[in-house]
Amino acid sequence: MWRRATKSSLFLRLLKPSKHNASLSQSSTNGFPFHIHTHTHFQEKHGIFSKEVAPFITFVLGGPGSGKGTQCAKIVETFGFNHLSAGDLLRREMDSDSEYGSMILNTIREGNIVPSEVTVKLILREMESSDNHKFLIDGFPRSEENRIAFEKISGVEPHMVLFFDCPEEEMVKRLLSRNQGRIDDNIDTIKNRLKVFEALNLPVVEYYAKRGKLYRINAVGTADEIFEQVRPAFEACEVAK
Ligand SMILES: Nc1ncnc2c1ncn2[C@@H]1O[C@H](COP(=O)(O)OP(=O)(O)OP(=O)(O)O)[C@@H](O)[C@H]1O
Ligand SMILES: O=c1ccn([C@@H]2O[C@H](COP(=O)(O)O)[C@@H](O)[C@H]2O)c(=O)[nH]1
Ligand SMILES: [Mg+2]
Repeated sequence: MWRRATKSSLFLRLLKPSKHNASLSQSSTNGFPFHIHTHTHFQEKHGIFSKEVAPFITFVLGGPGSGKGTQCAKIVETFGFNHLSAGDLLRREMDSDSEYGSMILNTIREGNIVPSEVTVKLILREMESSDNHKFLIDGFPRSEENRIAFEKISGVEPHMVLFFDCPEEEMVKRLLSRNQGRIDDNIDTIKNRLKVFEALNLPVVEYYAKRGKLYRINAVGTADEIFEQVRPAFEACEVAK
Protein backbone atom coordinates (compact mmCIF):
# COMPACT_ATOMS: atom_id res chain seq x y z
CA MET A 1 0.00 0.00 0.00
CA TRP A 2 1.33 3.38 -0.99
CA ARG A 3 0.01 5.64 1.81
CA ARG A 4 2.80 6.95 4.01
CA ALA A 5 3.33 5.43 7.42
CA THR A 6 3.70 8.68 9.33
CA LYS A 7 2.29 12.08 8.53
CA SER A 8 5.61 13.45 9.34
CA SER A 9 8.63 14.65 7.96
CA LEU A 10 8.22 15.60 4.33
CA PHE A 11 7.52 19.27 4.88
CA LEU A 12 9.99 19.61 7.70
CA ARG A 13 12.59 18.25 5.34
CA LEU A 14 11.45 20.59 2.60
CA LEU A 15 11.96 23.52 4.91
CA LYS A 16 15.09 22.22 6.56
CA PRO A 17 17.84 20.62 4.48
CA SER A 18 19.01 17.35 5.97
CA LYS A 19 21.04 14.32 5.04
CA HIS A 20 17.90 13.04 3.30
CA ASN A 21 17.84 15.77 0.72
CA ALA A 22 21.46 16.74 0.57
CA SER A 23 22.51 14.55 -2.33
CA LEU A 24 21.13 13.17 -5.54
CA SER A 25 19.85 9.64 -5.64
CA GLN A 26 21.98 7.18 -7.54
CA SER A 27 19.34 4.49 -7.58
CA SER A 28 17.53 4.99 -10.85
CA THR A 29 16.97 2.22 -13.33
CA ASN A 30 18.35 2.53 -16.82
CA GLY A 31 15.52 2.14 -19.31
CA PHE A 32 13.49 -1.05 -19.72
CA PRO A 33 12.61 -3.35 -18.06
CA PHE A 34 11.84 -1.52 -14.83
CA HIS A 35 11.98 -2.94 -11.37
CA ILE A 36 10.24 -2.08 -8.14
CA HIS A 37 12.18 -1.55 -4.94
CA THR A 38 11.32 -3.56 -1.89
CA HIS A 39 10.24 -1.65 1.19
CA THR A 40 13.54 -2.02 3.00
CA HIS A 41 15.77 -1.39 0.03
CA PHE A 42 13.75 1.66 -0.95
CA GLN A 43 13.69 3.20 2.49
CA GLU A 44 17.39 2.67 2.97
CA LYS A 45 17.98 4.62 -0.20
CA HIS A 46 15.28 7.29 0.05
CA GLY A 47 14.36 8.75 3.38
CA ILE A 48 11.62 11.03 2.18
CA PHE A 49 8.80 8.61 1.38
CA SER A 50 7.85 6.20 4.12
CA LYS A 51 5.91 3.90 1.83
CA GLU A 52 5.86 0.21 1.35
CA VAL A 53 6.22 0.54 -2.40
CA ALA A 54 8.50 2.97 -4.17
CA PRO A 55 6.77 5.54 -6.37
CA PHE A 56 6.76 4.70 -10.05
CA ILE A 57 7.32 8.05 -11.73
CA THR A 58 6.92 8.99 -15.37
CA PHE A 59 7.70 12.57 -16.37
CA VAL A 60 5.65 13.77 -19.34
CA LEU A 61 7.39 16.48 -21.33
CA GLY A 62 6.72 18.36 -24.55
CA GLY A 63 6.21 21.90 -25.75
CA PRO A 64 3.12 23.95 -24.95
CA GLY A 65 0.14 22.40 -26.70
CA SER A 66 2.00 19.25 -27.74
CA GLY A 67 -0.80 17.13 -26.24
CA LYS A 68 0.62 16.12 -22.84
CA GLY A 69 -2.67 16.50 -20.97
CA THR A 70 -4.65 14.73 -23.70
CA GLN A 71 -2.32 11.72 -23.68
CA CYS A 72 -2.11 11.63 -19.87
CA ALA A 73 -5.90 11.21 -19.74
CA LYS A 74 -5.56 8.15 -21.99
CA ILE A 75 -2.72 6.71 -19.92
CA VAL A 76 -4.77 7.13 -16.75
CA GLU A 77 -7.72 5.36 -18.37
CA THR A 78 -5.64 2.47 -19.69
CA PHE A 79 -2.91 2.02 -17.10
CA GLY A 80 -4.39 3.52 -13.93
CA PHE A 81 -1.84 6.21 -13.12
CA ASN A 82 -2.36 9.24 -10.92
CA HIS A 83 -2.00 12.26 -13.22
CA LEU A 84 -0.30 15.26 -11.65
CA SER A 85 -0.15 18.24 -13.99
CA ALA A 86 2.32 20.76 -12.55
CA GLY A 87 0.50 23.57 -14.38
CA ASP A 88 -2.85 22.48 -12.90
CA LEU A 89 -1.34 22.29 -9.40
CA LEU A 90 0.03 25.81 -9.81
CA ARG A 91 -3.31 27.13 -11.12
CA ARG A 92 -5.09 25.50 -8.18
CA GLU A 93 -2.62 27.06 -5.74
CA MET A 94 -3.11 30.42 -7.48
CA ASP A 95 -6.88 30.19 -7.04
CA SER A 96 -6.56 29.31 -3.36
CA ASP A 97 -5.63 31.77 -0.67
CA SER A 98 -1.96 31.02 -1.12
CA GLU A 99 0.86 33.41 -0.29
CA TYR A 100 2.26 32.47 -3.70
CA GLY A 101 -0.95 33.34 -5.59
CA SER A 102 0.04 36.61 -7.23
CA MET A 103 3.58 35.42 -7.99
CA ILE A 104 2.19 32.32 -9.75
CA LEU A 105 -0.37 34.39 -11.67
CA ASN A 106 2.26 36.83 -12.94
CA THR A 107 4.67 34.05 -13.86
CA ILE A 108 2.07 32.05 -15.79
CA ARG A 109 0.77 35.18 -17.50
CA GLU A 110 4.29 35.88 -18.78
CA GLY A 111 4.97 32.26 -19.70
CA ASN A 112 7.94 32.00 -17.34
CA ILE A 113 8.81 29.34 -14.76
CA VAL A 114 7.71 29.38 -11.14
CA PRO A 115 10.55 28.86 -8.61
CA SER A 116 11.39 25.20 -8.18
CA GLU A 117 10.74 24.96 -4.44
CA VAL A 118 7.10 26.02 -4.90
CA THR A 119 6.35 23.53 -7.67
CA VAL A 120 8.26 20.68 -6.05
CA LYS A 121 6.39 21.24 -2.79
CA LEU A 122 3.02 21.06 -4.57
CA ILE A 123 3.97 17.89 -6.45
CA LEU A 124 5.33 16.13 -3.38
CA ARG A 125 2.27 17.08 -1.35
CA GLU A 126 0.07 15.36 -3.93
CA MET A 127 2.32 12.33 -4.07
CA GLU A 128 2.35 11.99 -0.30
CA SER A 129 -1.43 12.01 -0.06
CA SER A 130 -2.01 9.58 -2.93
CA ASP A 131 -3.07 5.97 -2.49
CA ASN A 132 -1.72 5.24 -5.96
CA HIS A 133 2.04 4.81 -6.29
CA LYS A 134 2.08 5.24 -10.10
CA PHE A 135 2.48 8.89 -11.09
CA LEU A 136 2.45 10.78 -14.35
CA ILE A 137 4.06 14.12 -13.67
CA ASP A 138 2.96 16.29 -16.57
CA GLY A 139 4.81 19.47 -17.60
CA PHE A 140 7.60 19.09 -15.05
CA PRO A 141 10.59 19.42 -14.76
CA ARG A 142 10.59 22.57 -16.87
CA SER A 143 14.31 23.24 -16.47
CA GLU A 144 17.50 21.61 -15.24
CA GLU A 145 17.08 23.59 -12.04
CA ASN A 146 13.58 22.08 -11.57
CA ARG A 147 14.95 18.61 -12.21
CA ILE A 148 17.82 18.92 -9.76
CA ALA A 149 15.54 20.42 -7.08
CA PHE A 150 13.06 17.55 -7.43
CA GLU A 151 15.75 14.90 -7.22
CA LYS A 152 17.46 16.57 -4.27
CA ILE A 153 14.32 17.14 -2.24
CA SER A 154 12.55 13.87 -2.99
CA GLY A 155 15.59 11.63 -3.42
CA VAL A 156 13.89 9.86 -6.32
CA GLU A 157 14.20 9.88 -10.09
CA PRO A 158 11.71 9.08 -12.85
CA HIS A 159 11.66 5.56 -14.26
CA MET A 160 10.92 6.89 -17.70
CA VAL A 161 10.29 10.16 -19.49
CA LEU A 162 7.85 10.64 -22.36
CA PHE A 163 8.62 13.45 -24.77
CA PHE A 164 5.92 14.63 -27.17
CA ASP A 165 7.77 16.01 -30.12
CA CYS A 166 5.58 18.47 -32.04
CA PRO A 167 6.34 21.19 -34.60
CA GLU A 168 5.89 24.75 -33.34
CA GLU A 169 3.26 25.72 -35.88
CA GLU A 170 1.09 22.76 -34.84
CA MET A 171 1.47 23.65 -31.14
CA VAL A 172 0.52 27.29 -31.81
CA LYS A 173 -2.52 26.22 -33.83
CA ARG A 174 -3.71 23.88 -31.05
CA LEU A 175 -3.19 26.46 -28.30
CA LEU A 176 -5.00 29.22 -30.15
CA SER A 177 -8.02 26.99 -30.65
CA ARG A 178 -8.01 25.39 -27.17
CA ASN A 179 -10.67 27.77 -25.81
CA GLN A 180 -10.35 26.87 -22.14
CA GLY A 181 -9.95 30.50 -21.04
CA ARG A 182 -6.31 30.08 -20.02
CA ILE A 183 -4.55 33.42 -19.46
CA ASP A 184 -1.46 32.11 -21.24
CA ASP A 185 -3.19 30.94 -24.45
CA ASN A 186 -2.58 34.20 -26.33
CA ILE A 187 -0.02 34.73 -29.05
CA ASP A 188 2.37 36.93 -27.01
CA THR A 189 2.57 34.52 -24.09
CA ILE A 190 2.71 31.53 -26.43
CA LYS A 191 5.81 33.03 -28.13
CA ASN A 192 7.55 33.30 -24.76
CA ARG A 193 6.41 29.80 -23.67
CA LEU A 194 7.98 28.41 -26.84
CA LYS A 195 11.23 30.30 -26.19
CA VAL A 196 11.37 29.12 -22.58
CA PHE A 197 10.62 25.55 -23.69
CA GLU A 198 13.48 25.57 -26.15
CA ALA A 199 16.00 27.23 -23.87
CA LEU A 200 15.20 25.50 -20.58
CA ASN A 201 13.12 22.36 -21.15
CA LEU A 202 14.95 20.83 -24.09
CA PRO A 203 18.14 20.43 -22.01
CA VAL A 204 16.09 18.29 -19.59
CA VAL A 205 14.91 16.16 -22.52
CA GLU A 206 18.52 15.73 -23.64
CA TYR A 207 19.60 14.82 -20.11
CA TYR A 208 17.12 11.95 -19.95
CA ALA A 209 17.92 10.87 -23.51
CA LYS A 210 21.55 10.47 -22.48
CA ARG A 211 20.50 8.41 -19.46
CA GLY A 212 18.46 6.05 -21.64
CA LYS A 213 15.15 7.02 -20.06
CA LEU A 214 13.60 9.03 -22.88
CA TYR A 215 10.67 7.76 -24.93
CA ARG A 216 10.34 10.16 -27.88
CA ILE A 217 6.90 10.31 -29.47
CA ASN A 218 5.91 11.94 -32.73
CA ALA A 219 3.05 14.13 -31.51
CA VAL A 220 1.52 14.76 -34.93
CA GLY A 221 -1.58 12.77 -35.84
CA THR A 222 -4.83 12.05 -34.10
CA ALA A 223 -4.83 11.60 -30.33
CA ASP A 224 -5.60 7.89 -30.83
CA GLU A 225 -2.73 7.43 -33.28
CA ILE A 226 -0.34 9.10 -30.86
CA PHE A 227 -1.54 6.93 -28.00
CA GLU A 228 -0.56 3.84 -30.03
CA GLN A 229 3.05 5.07 -29.75
CA VAL A 230 2.64 5.69 -26.02
CA ARG A 231 1.05 2.33 -25.16
CA PRO A 232 4.18 0.16 -25.75
CA ALA A 233 6.21 2.21 -23.27
CA PHE A 234 3.87 1.12 -20.50
CA GLU A 235 3.21 -2.38 -21.82
CA ALA A 236 6.97 -3.04 -21.78
CA CYS A 237 7.00 -2.35 -18.11
CA GLU A 238 5.53 -4.91 -15.66
CA VAL A 239 5.24 -2.41 -12.82
CA ALA A 240 3.33 0.13 -14.88
CA LYS A 241 0.64 -2.28 -16.07
N1 LIG B 1 -3.28 14.91 -31.55
C1 LIG B 1 -3.97 16.04 -31.51
N2 LIG B 1 -4.40 16.62 -32.63
C2 LIG B 1 -5.08 17.79 -32.61
N3 LIG B 1 -5.37 18.47 -31.47
C3 LIG B 1 -4.96 17.93 -30.32
C4 LIG B 1 -4.24 16.70 -30.27
N4 LIG B 1 -3.96 16.42 -28.98
C5 LIG B 1 -4.46 17.43 -28.26
N5 LIG B 1 -5.08 18.34 -29.04
C6 LIG B 1 -5.73 19.58 -28.64
O1 LIG B 1 -4.69 20.56 -28.52
C7 LIG B 1 -4.90 21.37 -27.36
C8 LIG B 1 -3.70 21.22 -26.44
O2 LIG B 1 -3.67 19.89 -25.95
P1 LIG B 1 -3.23 19.58 -24.46
O3 LIG B 1 -3.96 20.48 -23.53
O4 LIG B 1 -3.35 18.13 -24.27
O5 LIG B 1 -1.69 19.99 -24.56
P2 LIG B 1 -0.62 20.23 -23.43
O6 LIG B 1 0.67 19.73 -23.95
O7 LIG B 1 -1.10 19.68 -22.14
O8 LIG B 1 -0.58 21.83 -23.37
P3 LIG B 1 -0.03 22.77 -22.21
O9 LIG B 1 1.45 22.62 -22.22
O10 LIG B 1 -0.44 24.13 -22.65
O11 LIG B 1 -0.68 22.34 -20.95
C9 LIG B 1 -6.22 20.91 -26.75
O12 LIG B 1 -7.26 21.73 -27.23
C10 LIG B 1 -6.38 19.48 -27.27
O13 LIG B 1 -7.74 19.09 -27.39
O1 LIG C 1 6.59 22.96 -13.53
C1 LIG C 1 5.96 23.94 -13.98
C2 LIG C 1 4.78 23.80 -14.71
C3 LIG C 1 4.14 24.92 -15.17
N1 LIG C 1 4.63 26.15 -14.89
C4 LIG C 1 3.91 27.37 -15.32
O2 LIG C 1 2.55 27.05 -15.65
C5 LIG C 1 2.32 27.36 -17.02
C6 LIG C 1 1.33 26.42 -17.60
O3 LIG C 1 1.84 25.10 -17.56
P1 LIG C 1 1.15 23.93 -18.44
O4 LIG C 1 2.02 22.73 -18.29
O5 LIG C 1 1.14 24.46 -19.84
O6 LIG C 1 -0.23 23.74 -17.91
C7 LIG C 1 3.70 27.36 -17.67
O7 LIG C 1 3.78 28.12 -18.86
C8 LIG C 1 4.52 27.99 -16.55
O8 LIG C 1 4.32 29.37 -16.50
C9 LIG C 1 5.77 26.29 -14.15
O9 LIG C 1 6.23 27.42 -13.90
N2 LIG C 1 6.42 25.19 -13.71
MG1 LIG D 1 -1.37 20.57 -20.23
